[in-house]
Amino acid sequence: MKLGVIGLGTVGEGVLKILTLEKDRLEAMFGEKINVTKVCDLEERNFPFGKFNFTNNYKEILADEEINTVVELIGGVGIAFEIAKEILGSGRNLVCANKHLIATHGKELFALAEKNNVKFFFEAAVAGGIPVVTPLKEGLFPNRFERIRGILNGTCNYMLSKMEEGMSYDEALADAQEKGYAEADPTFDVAGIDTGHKISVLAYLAWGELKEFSSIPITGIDKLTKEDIEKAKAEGKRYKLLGEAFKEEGKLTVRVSPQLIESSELLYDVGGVYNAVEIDGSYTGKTIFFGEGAGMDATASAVVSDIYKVLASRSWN
Ligand SMILES: NC(=O)C1=CN([C@@H]2O[C@H](COP(=O)(O)OP(=O)(O)OC[C@H]3O[C@@H](n4cnc5c(N)ncnc54)[C@H](OP(=O)(O)O)[C@@H]3O)[C@@H](O)[C@H]2O)C=CC1
Ligand SMILES: N[C@@H](CC=O)C(=O)O
Repeated sequence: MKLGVIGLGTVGEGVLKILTLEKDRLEAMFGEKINVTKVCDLEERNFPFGKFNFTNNYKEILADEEINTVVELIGGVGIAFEIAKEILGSGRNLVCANKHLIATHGKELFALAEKNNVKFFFEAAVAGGIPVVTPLKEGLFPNRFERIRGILNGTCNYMLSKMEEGMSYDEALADAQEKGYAEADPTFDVAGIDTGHKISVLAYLAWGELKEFSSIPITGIDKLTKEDIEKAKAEGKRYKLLGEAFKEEGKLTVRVSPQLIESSELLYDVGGVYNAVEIDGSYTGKTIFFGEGAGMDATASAVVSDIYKVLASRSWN
């Protein structure tokens, strides 16, 4: 496999790190080499674990016909959308962690991937390191889904935990940014938009319907005050930012809001950067996924798992 990686920030660096450090073990497992042919960012970056063939122009990766699989880790829906269309349209596989892109342009991109018989995988787009996209599509598919609910944003959950410990909102956000959890524009995190993207992607996977994003009611944690959090604590409760999706009488509802969680609930103990996703299936009952929802290593693990899924499916021209 000849791979191009575009975007060498938090997640991109993590992906190159895992591919380098685990190279021998992964190649032995899959019987094939992953050749990181070219990497791209706006500025060249040096990594302690290895050297890579660098370009600061993503078009060089798109134009390189040797590259059969591209990992897009820029984020957003500008250049990332152009890359996605070009890669899938030219019969190459795409791996990304870009929930914004899927929640906005998913339908077009899935159709393009199908038309060109290539793979488009995005395990890391929802809940960072937790495998939940693949289990929802593969392990749980016999179910009719009733409800999905989850803590889906590591930044907000981390901030809420730190604020409960006494940190200010601004300090908690700066801390989350420093740890690489937040989006390039952290408004996406604190205003609940990122959670909206993720629950929308999960709802699409469960019910096949991608909601018009602007129709989703979203409230973030940015309106919660120190007093709200202290009052909840005094009452033995915690605020958690939840994404919810359910279908009632044929109508899909997707929404995001901070909710007060009682100490008897499992989500009460999901603290820091951890996420949790509850999926109610008609045959399984409630299945719960829990793990690190953001950060370099956990997220890169999910991206690398997708690269190997492409490799295992041998889907490239
Ligand atoms: N961080 C996390 O924990 C998680 C992130 N994700 C998703 O992963 C993706 C990447 O996130 P993350 O690594 O955190 O983001 P970063 O902002 O850390 O990295 C993005 C990188 O892309 C670079 N970039 C911007 N424009 C271009 C361009 N035109 N060509 C090449 N490189 C460019 C940026 O450079 P510059 O900084 O100079 O603009 C930056 O180095 C996003 O879709 C995000 O939502 C998903 C799960 C978890
Ligand atoms: N900013 C996001 C990153 C992972 O998706 C988050 O904090 O959850």
